[in-house]
Amino acid sequence: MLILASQSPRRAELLSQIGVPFTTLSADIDETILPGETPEIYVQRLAKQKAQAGWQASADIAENRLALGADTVVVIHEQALGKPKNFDDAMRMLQRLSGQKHQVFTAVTITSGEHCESVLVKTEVTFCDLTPSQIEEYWQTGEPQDKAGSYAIQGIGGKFVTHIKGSYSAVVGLPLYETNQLLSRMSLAHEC
Ligand SMILES: Cc1cn([C@H]2C[C@H](O)[C@@H](COP(=O)(O)OP(=O)(O)OP(=O)(O)O)O2)c(=O)[nH]c1=O
Repeated sequence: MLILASQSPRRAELLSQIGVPFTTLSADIDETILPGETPEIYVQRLAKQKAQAGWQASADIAENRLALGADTVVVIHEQALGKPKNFDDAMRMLQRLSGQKHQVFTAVTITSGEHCESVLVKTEVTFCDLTPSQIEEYWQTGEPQDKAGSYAIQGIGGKFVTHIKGSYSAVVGLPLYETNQLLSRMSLAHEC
């Protein structure tokens, strides 16, 4: 039995896409970045905490279970951008991304309680130039609100992306190839 410790509809959709049966449970953890924490360490710590919280919260579902947690951040100039707090925050983020290359880090952890395996996937995304009025119009669509870096490559935000180098599914929130590899190692799916 696999528990997806996530409230992200994108992660559930992506996991369904590779045909792995699972049950969803939301794992609430404190997502505050620690002083001096690098984006790499931060995203991996959160994925692990989500997996562990999901494993602990699902004790009554099945004894023999795996829990999967994931976290995504947008990284520019070695700084992690999470979800925007408000319009001004989104404006600042999207102005920084405008006309630039940035990275998207997604970490995934699967735990069996005793044993845990993790992966960190880094993808490079390039944005076209954005004007403040384009950003404002984009904000009004409601799409940026719950997305790391204030955009969704799989949605309207896809029109701002000129290039991507790496894993598309990792940018959306769950790298499918690497997740399947992790599941294989934990013997739930077939290795590619
Ligand atoms: C960059 C980018 C992020 N995102 C999303 C993926 C994640 O859902 C979200 C980043 O926030 P996360 O904190 O990684 O995840 P979440 O709070 O949505 O879900 P949970 O912690 O319960 O698993 O941004 C997109 O959907 N498209 C994109 O192009």
